[in-house]
Amino acid sequence: MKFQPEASHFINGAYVEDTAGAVIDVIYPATGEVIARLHSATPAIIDQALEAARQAQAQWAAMTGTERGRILRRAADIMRARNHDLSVIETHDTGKPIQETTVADATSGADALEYFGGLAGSLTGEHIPLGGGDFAYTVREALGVCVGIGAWNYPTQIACWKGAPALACGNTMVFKPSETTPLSALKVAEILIEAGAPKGIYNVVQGYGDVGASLVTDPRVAKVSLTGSVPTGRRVYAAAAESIKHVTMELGGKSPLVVFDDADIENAVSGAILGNFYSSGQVCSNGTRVFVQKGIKEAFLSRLAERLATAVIGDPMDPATNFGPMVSEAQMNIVLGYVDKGKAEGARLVYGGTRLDRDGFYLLPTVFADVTDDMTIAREEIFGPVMSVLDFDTEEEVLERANATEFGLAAGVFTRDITRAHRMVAGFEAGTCYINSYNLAPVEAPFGGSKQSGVGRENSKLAINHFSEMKTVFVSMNDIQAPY
Ligand SMILES: NC(=O)c1ccc[n+]([C@@H]2O[C@H](COP(=O)([O-])OP(=O)(O)OC[C@H]3O[C@@H](n4cnc5c(N)ncnc54)[C@H](O)[C@@H]3O)[C@@H](O)[C@H]2O)c1
Ligand SMILES: O=CCc1c[nH]cn1
Repeated sequence: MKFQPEASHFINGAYVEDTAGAVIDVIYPATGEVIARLHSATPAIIDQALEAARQAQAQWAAMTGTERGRILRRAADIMRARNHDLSVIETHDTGKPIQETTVADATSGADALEYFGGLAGSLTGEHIPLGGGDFAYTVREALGVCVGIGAWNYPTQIACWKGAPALACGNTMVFKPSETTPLSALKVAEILIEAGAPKGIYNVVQGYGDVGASLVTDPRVAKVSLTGSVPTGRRVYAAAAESIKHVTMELGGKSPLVVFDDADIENAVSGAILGNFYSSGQVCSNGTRVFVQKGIKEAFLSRLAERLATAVIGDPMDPATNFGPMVSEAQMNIVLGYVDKGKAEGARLVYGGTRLDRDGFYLLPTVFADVTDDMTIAREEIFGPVMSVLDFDTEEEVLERANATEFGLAAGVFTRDITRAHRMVAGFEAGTCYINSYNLAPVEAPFGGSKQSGVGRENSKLAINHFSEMKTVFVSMNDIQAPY
């Protein structure tokens, strides 16, 4: 098989296999063909990975931040040099067009390695004068062994968004990719070793939810960072709480994108396309509830339909393709179920709504209009190319409706009135907001959700706080007083 890795797991600097683990078939979503066969981690493999991470941690943390950073930055350079090959793997793992994976996956992973590699040398504490010459100082310390658990939509990005800040702080990691997209994290682990990383600092084990669950409850683990759905987040958060582990939760969303009638329609349509159909709609922060002010609703819908008709849907390896298949047959069927619900509950199908008559898991980009807040397609995360367009009259009304959800990952507004734009983002109950843009996630800015969409932030200097803790040291320079 063309994409068969040397073995399923990468532990202590080398590929490791244990065929006793359940089979994981890797399926190319564009054809349905099996391109690799891996095995889920057995308890022995899980133990081996955690032990490798535990043993490597003290030595890794004892290196200077500058030394750790140099390795991460070298890994970033290797990743960039191999971008094409890594993008080909990512496209076969996920089905995302090569046009996308070339610019948004390994490149985004390399950005994280470079950014956190750059920060590693300046992760310091502070000096706190206490009067009379006494003082305290703080030391930023690693947490220990961190577990990363990934979703399938951005496998390389997730492996690096978790790994890079964890390693920069002196932690080690055991990363479990999604069982749907297990290939690229192995390449991240290989590249780190090639860049000079000590063995055992970044280990990859494959597996289904049960493997993730074993990692989360292991006493050797200090922190769990999950990217996944809200139901999985609830389970992982609760399991981690048993032993008061640190957590980062990057979970699902049902984000609002509000288009006022003074917006530049072309830009607003572009934002709605990026926020609903990039990666065939499989992006956590997607603005899938598009609230359009009544005055421009028909103009918006007709321009949107015109532009969707120009999408190039097809072979993800063709550089011209800009809309690929769904990641799996199961995900495609979930999305088709929501399309049926949308129709049954009275939404107006404006575009798409069907599977393509070809091999692979292809759906058309789909737009529903006249969607109301109570419809299932307006309430639940679909995680596919289905946009719901809802009408609104006033700013106050739309803000209240935009926030009427348990999710709080992202929110966006398109308007030429900049004071209104800032009022709207001040009112949005969401961790990541966009004004006249949508779905940017550069490494320099914090990314993450409010409410049930998550806990903590990835990227930016803030991620450092989630992978380290402060030790406070009080120093007396004087004789001390005691009551007796
Ligand atoms: N907020 C973000 O940054 C972000 C980014 C990407 C995807 N997502 C979300 O991810 C979801 C789609 O991904 P998915 O279908 O892979 O999600 P999922 O929740 O089904 O699985 C995520 C990961 O958790 C593992 N897992 C499942 N049960 C577990 C358990 N009990 N203990 C430990 N691990 C367990 C899975 O094996 C997988 O690796 C969507 O909801 C999407 O919004 C969020
Ligand atoms: O899928 C969620 C993370 C993300 C958003 N934009 C790019 N990656």
